[in-house]
Amino acid sequence: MALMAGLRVPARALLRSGCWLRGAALAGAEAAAGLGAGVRRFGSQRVLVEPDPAAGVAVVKLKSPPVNSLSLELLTELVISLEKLDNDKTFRGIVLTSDLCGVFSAGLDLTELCGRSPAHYAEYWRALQELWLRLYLSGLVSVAAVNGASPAGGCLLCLSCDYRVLADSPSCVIGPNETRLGIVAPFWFKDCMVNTVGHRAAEQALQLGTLFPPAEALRVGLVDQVVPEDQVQSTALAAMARWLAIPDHARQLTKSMMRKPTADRLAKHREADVQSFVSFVSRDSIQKALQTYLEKLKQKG
Ligand SMILES: CCCCCCC/C=C/C(=O)SCCNC(=O)CCNC(=O)[C@H](O)C(C)(C)COP(=O)(O)OP(=O)(O)OC[C@H]1O[C@@H](n2cnc3c(N)ncnc32)[C@H](O)[C@@H]1OP(=O)(O)O
Repeated sequence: MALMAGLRVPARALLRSGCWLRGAALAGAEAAAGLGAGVRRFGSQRVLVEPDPAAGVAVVKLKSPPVNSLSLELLTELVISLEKLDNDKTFRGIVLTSDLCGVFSAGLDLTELCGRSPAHYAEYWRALQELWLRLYLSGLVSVAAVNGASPAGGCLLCLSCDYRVLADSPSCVIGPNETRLGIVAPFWFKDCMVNTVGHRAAEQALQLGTLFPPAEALRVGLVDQVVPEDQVQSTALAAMARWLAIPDHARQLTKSMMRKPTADRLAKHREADVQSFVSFVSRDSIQKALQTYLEKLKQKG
């Protein structure tokens, strides 16, 4: 414990990225999923892609310790991986999950939103828009295997997928907690919430900044299944098989019909949305609120 305390960040990062205690179980799960010998992983520093060409599925794992916060680098690497998979006819579906233990994604990286220049905020927001549009409109079936906490921007990632499986653990909370930080979710995040849980539930969750525990997330329709932690990935792959049983062209046209009007609201006004974000995040009051929240997080750690 003393050693762990002395080496706090690296030890935590190692524990999370290596998932030491679960290594054997994961190797077993990979073998069961057909990801064993002969299949080459690819990806980048922060995004690991485990392809199963025979199944036409790739498992995309976020691995940016300590908490998969959406830094500019992680956003960029994820967009590149998704683009690559979208353009590769081998693949018909992706499972999006975390390589870290206990956290799916902590949402936007708050260090990207504090004390930076307007040009940086603009670049960051464009990258977030790009990721959302790519994932939300992807022709691939996307299943989120949510194996950890997923607040705010993490929740947005999940909502952008076609289907969500959440681990049944008290730490696996999910929801739009932005208002609790004193910030406001963009309209396209709000639209995603409304499309998933309906207007009334979305309004309450967004205003109150609710982080739902698994049973509540299932009840409100924010996720589609809640399963024991060690079954999240296999359940996601089973769900994927059901979605892949549908002919791609019919499913893709239907997905586009359902989602394009929502995506177009952003796609047609991207630059205005960037400018609105930059002016909001640059306000002194917002900078103070974000700094205070970040400091509290660090003190807690
Ligand atoms: C200005 C307008 C913006 C509009 C945008 C609206 C759309 C989206 C907004 C967002 O996504 S804002 C981010 C919201 N996220 C959160 O509130 C989550 C905050 N984090 C947590 O609650 C916890 O960290 C966790 C994810 C539940 C994990 O808990 P755990 O106990 O496992 O780890 P911690 O000790 O808390 O954290 C470790 C380490 O990581 C740092 N950190 C955590 N979250 C973030 C983050 N989002 N961005 C940057 N850094 C983060 C935390 O400070 C610790 O740092 P150290 O102490 O190790 O330095």
